[in-house]
Amino acid sequence: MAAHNLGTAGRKPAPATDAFCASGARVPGATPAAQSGPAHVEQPVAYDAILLAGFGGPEGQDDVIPFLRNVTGGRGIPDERLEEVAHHYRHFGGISPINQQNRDLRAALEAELAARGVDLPVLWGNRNWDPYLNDALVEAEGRGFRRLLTLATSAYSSYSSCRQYREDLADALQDTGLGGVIEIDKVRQFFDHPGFVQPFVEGVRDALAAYERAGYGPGEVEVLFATHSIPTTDALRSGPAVSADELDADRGFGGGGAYAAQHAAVAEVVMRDATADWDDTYTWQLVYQSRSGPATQPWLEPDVNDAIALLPARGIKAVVIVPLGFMSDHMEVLWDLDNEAMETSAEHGLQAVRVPTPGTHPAFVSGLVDLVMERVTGTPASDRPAVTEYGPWYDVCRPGCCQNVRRGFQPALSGIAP
Ligand SMILES: CC1=C(CCC(=O)O)c2cc3nc(cc4[nH]c(cc5[nH]c(cc1n2)c(C)c5CCC(=O)O)c(CCC(=O)O)c4C)C(CCC(=O)O)=C3C
Ligand SMILES: [Fe+2]
Repeated sequence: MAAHNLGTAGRKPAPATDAFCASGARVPGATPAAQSGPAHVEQPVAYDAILLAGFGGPEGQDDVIPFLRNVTGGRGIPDERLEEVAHHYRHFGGISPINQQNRDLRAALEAELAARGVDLPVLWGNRNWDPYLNDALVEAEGRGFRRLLTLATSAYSSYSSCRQYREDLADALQDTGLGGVIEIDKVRQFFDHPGFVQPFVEGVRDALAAYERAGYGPGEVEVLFATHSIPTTDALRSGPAVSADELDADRGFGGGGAYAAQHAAVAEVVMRDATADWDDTYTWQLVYQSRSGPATQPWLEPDVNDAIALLPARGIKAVVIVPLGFMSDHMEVLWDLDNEAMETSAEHGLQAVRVPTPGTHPAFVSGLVDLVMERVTGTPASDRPAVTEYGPWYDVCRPGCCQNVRRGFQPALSGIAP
């Protein structure tokens, strides 16, 4: 495949010196050796329920501004950017589809668990909107659940896609006063779990086949794998630190950190599997979208729209846009890809198609349940499926994982401090 890649805790907030064992239990005064702890939990754990942790989104015009404040509180996002994003939501009546998509995913998970005879209720809570993680924990307590396993709707490593969920879970335990009562673990980042990857493989295969029927072959079609841009400082700190106090050490993943490296590795596999029936090769690249920081702050590039603009000069006539960084067709997909990137493609005379997100694809739902079951049964890491060389990713985040320098150290669940 001649592919080229141009883009190339604590129950209660605890002091940074506390260490956490594999199950998240505190080990006071643990030695540095103990702090490194096992990366995979290979003993069975009797969970009481699954916690589906979502991003959250507004469900009416009055929710839009408070939601945006929740997302960006103290994050230095310029006002003009917030107005711009508010407009995306307003265009859809102030309603993000993400909450309904998570309701649907929850129902699909419940159905799959029932079909397998697994008696684990699924609770649902969001980081940024109602129902909040706090609500889910209060519900868990009321129903007598003491041990929860989190499925976050986010597949890769980075502050926004890993650690922020873990910090918000730690905050929720503290806010609700349930720190000593409820224990929360989280499944591994699942970017390279076959259940997450399969829907993208099918989508790319179908899109390439449709282009071929329409007369566009290899050399005329480019596959663009799109994911959320993040600040380059966050990208460099994504994934495990070399040691807990060496946040800026080279982690060996290249310029975009574990975040970009994971995406590129998954894209490579998707291309390989989607084009297995073709002799010819299709070109692809990893591109970024939805950048939101001040212009002075470097974020991962190229932007999807800039990448599209350069394609006609290379003889490309059609693009396949793959929302590789996302679980469902939420606002970042509907607006930034289906609206903006489609328009950019049309302006440059390109055919364009966007492949589906995993959503409630049976392979994805079944894969999420597999991720739960590997923790319930304590499957050895060597028996866990992963389609890239990076997996299976850690169950227990390593010290310094996915830190955000702007925020400094914040307690986080499902990892080893700091
Ligand atoms: C890596 C990543 C994912 C993927 C992982 C995951 O899925 O969790 C993701 C998902 C999402 N991001 C979403 C929405 C927003 N993200 C924002 C802002 C930001 N995202 C960032 C990163 C990511 N974001 C970052 C570094 C910022 C800058 C501010 C900060 O450092 O936090 C803003 C503020 C306005 C703006 O600047 O765009 C909004 C409204 C929605 C909901 C969509 C809906 O409502 O349907 C979803 C699923
Ligand atoms: Fe975002």
